[in-house]
Amino acid sequence: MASRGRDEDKKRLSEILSIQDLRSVSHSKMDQMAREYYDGGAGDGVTLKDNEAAYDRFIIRPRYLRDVSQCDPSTSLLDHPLTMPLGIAAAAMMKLAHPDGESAVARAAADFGSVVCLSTFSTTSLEDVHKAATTTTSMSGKRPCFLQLYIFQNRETTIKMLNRAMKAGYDAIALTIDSPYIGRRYNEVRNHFKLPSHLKLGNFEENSGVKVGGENLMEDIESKSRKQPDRYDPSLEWDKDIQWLRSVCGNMQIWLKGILTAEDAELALHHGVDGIIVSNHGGRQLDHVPSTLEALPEVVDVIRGRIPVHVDGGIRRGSDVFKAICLGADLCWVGRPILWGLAVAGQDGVRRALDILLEEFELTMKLAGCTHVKQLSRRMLAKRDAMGYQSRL
Ligand SMILES: Cc1cc2nc3c(=O)[nH]c(=O)nc-3n(C[C@H](O)[C@H](O)[C@H](O)COP(=O)(O)O)c2cc1C
Ligand SMILES: CCCCC(=O)C(=O)O
Repeated sequence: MASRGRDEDKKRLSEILSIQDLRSVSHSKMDQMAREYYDGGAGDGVTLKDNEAAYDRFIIRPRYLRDVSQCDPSTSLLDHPLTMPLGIAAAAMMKLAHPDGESAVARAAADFGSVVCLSTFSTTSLEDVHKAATTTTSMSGKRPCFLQLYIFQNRETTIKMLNRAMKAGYDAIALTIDSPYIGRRYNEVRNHFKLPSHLKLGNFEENSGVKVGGENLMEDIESKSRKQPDRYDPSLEWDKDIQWLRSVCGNMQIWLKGILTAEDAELALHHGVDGIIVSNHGGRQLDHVPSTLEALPEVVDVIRGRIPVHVDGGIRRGSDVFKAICLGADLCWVGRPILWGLAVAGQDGVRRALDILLEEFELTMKLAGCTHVKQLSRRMLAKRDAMGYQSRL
């Protein structure tokens, strides 16, 4: 029976041709609470929509007669090979989409040759995910593994988690800086979002005081014992806290996730972080901030290649990856497309999402006259505006 189910899934997956197809099919696989938590954004969803729409404002300037019979879409991250410049963004509570949750995503990423950033709020322990993410049947050598971090008011909670991550072998942590509080998400309030009782957070002990669910997620990173509240720490600052983090991270690299301005990029460099991710949390935090594709160039211009710059938000096609790399990103992370794939068919669905993005990226490279990721540059794009398009960026 189980194998018939998997065959049917495979047939259904082969009929899914795009990430938009995957998104539509995923909707029938999740209940309203999970679907709206995954797909939704903060406020009126202006930034959520703009993340995707920004990709349509950039046009590709293809070059022809350049022998594209061989094309290499690969790159590397922390000295590990990647099949293409694509990673899987941190997303909380993946077992809401499928019982195999984070482990299925990590296995698909390892087999494909991608990298996973595990959420602090995973429904699988960071040890199990590291094992799944670094055990691969098809890519040689060790795989890279990131852990997304929220710092709690009770620093012991964070230190315990970091010690576990170091012991498990994580390469880097990505500190999310755009969430001193959780954004205002109407769907979570209306649906009384709550982690169902059969699921558990994988990185906290029962008595840690950390839990999720209730009227608003913001209220609910809360203590079971009111005497010992344990929420995100909204008092984080550049000077004291990046240094503190360095002192408790051992050899793990420190990346910042959520940079949107040249000013903060400059501060990140000044504080010696190892890399940055241009992100607006998929439009789930402050509404009306810039789309990430449009924030990317000012960050790239300040960093000038001194540390890697990654980007996430709104990436739904291989041509979107192409455009972000042209604008100076070293790597793109995708969030929701992976969750849609997971909801549709577990590990195979995630693999389908990754394969679609790879096929589209490689074809875009070839049709635009590129055979290597290093050839992608701003000269290959133009920006559309109300008057037509600007041919030079
Ligand atoms: C359901 C969901 C849960 C998320 N959970 C986290 C999280 O726990 N930590 C975090 O830093 N970002 C989280 N994010 C944001 C993603 O890491 C990423 O920034 C965003 O999803 C990228 O946009 P995309 O979904 O349009 O690709 C989450 C995103 C979604 C959709
Ligand atoms: C309580 C988990 C918050 C996860 C998160 O960052 C998100 O939903 O965007």
